[in-house]
Amino acid sequence: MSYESAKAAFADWGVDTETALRRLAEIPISMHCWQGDDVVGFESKTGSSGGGIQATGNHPGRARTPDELRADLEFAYAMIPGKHRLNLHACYLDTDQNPDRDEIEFSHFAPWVDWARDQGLGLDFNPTFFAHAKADDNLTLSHPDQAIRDFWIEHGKRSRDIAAQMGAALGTACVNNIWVPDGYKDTPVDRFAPRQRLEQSLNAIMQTPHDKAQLLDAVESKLFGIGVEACTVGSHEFYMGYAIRKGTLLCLDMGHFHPTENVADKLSSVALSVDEILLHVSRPMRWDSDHVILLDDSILQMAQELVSADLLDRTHIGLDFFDATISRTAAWVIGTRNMQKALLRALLAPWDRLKSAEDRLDYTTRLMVTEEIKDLPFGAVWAEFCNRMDVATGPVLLSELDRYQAKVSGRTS
Ligand SMILES: C[C@H](O)[C@H](O)[C@@H](O)C(=O)CO
Ligand SMILES: [Mn+2]
Repeated sequence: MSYESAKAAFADWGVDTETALRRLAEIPISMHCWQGDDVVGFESKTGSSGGGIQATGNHPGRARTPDELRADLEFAYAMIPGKHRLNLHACYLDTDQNPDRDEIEFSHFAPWVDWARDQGLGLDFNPTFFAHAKADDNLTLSHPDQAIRDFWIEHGKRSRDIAAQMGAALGTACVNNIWVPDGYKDTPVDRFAPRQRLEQSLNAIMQTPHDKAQLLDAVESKLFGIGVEACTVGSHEFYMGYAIRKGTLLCLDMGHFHPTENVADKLSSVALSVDEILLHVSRPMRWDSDHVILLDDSILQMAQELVSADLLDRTHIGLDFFDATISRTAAWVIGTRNMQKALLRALLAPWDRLKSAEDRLDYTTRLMVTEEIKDLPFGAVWAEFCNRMDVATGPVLLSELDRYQAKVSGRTS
């Protein structure tokens, strides 16, 4: 179907496709660096990954250096319509030096900032509280040993400072997201003390005020990970309370709740208590497995909530999946485009009509409309978006992805 016919079909429902396309073009997605190399990073380290975040698979082509990762990212961004962001972890530093986590500085990330400026990308950042000998107990900011806590507090402070400098250098606020793997494999007898210690460590890290135009602090909860099945110190309740009291962003990772929970349903509640939200859009398969996101109900509902509750301007959309059984560049492209497709579908819904039916308690009309509009030609509008942004679709996209994968598959670890 032509775009003009699709436009007319949506207009019949009172929906303007041009408005939707303009809005979609303004939504940046923060693409996570760690899909490109299976969360390995570029430092020499001795610790285990911790908290259940290991990637599985050995598909050829893993980026082994910052240059390879940047080349892969450039290819992926070229296959994704619009201008986006890169979410960098502290263990992805680019330097000949070998600083420990409590020694990192902005200069160790300067090549990333120069590259981001050249590419027109914003940067987001994350301190790395895992994959280090001092995290091998699965305790970092809540460790009972003050010396271990101090080490990680210093890492947190430095990461925050680096993030603020990234935001200042690029003229777009850098979201600095804190996730720690802290927890217990078996049932602890004291859950209160570690949570008090985590709170105190976070307070120490966030002591210095920063301009929100440069730095936005976020905290990320989790239900459990492999090795911390009995108790995660930074639980949802812990961080929800912390974010409300301290005025930070709350990060909702779709893999960090019980599989039967609807994370989209949380947005409107959380939005009543915190100013801004960070999303880690992911696909948990029975647990926090971080599968590449599909255009499935969970993602569609997330996008619907963002649009229907008018939360796009105060939600930072980040991705968090890593699959090493498929082409890593294709994983980025497929997942990011699926997030955009979900947003486009949400932007193309007749919200006024749906909300007015609901307010009249006319649930029959609400159901009829939600089901009828599923037949509308979304594909033609998406194709038009990609066309205007000069980005491939369909078989051409497939051959581009294959061509790039063939180019990198000779990399040996
Ligand atoms: C690598 C990320 O920081 C990590 O995936 C974190 O965001 C998380 O979700 C841990 O389960
Ligand atoms: Mn996450």
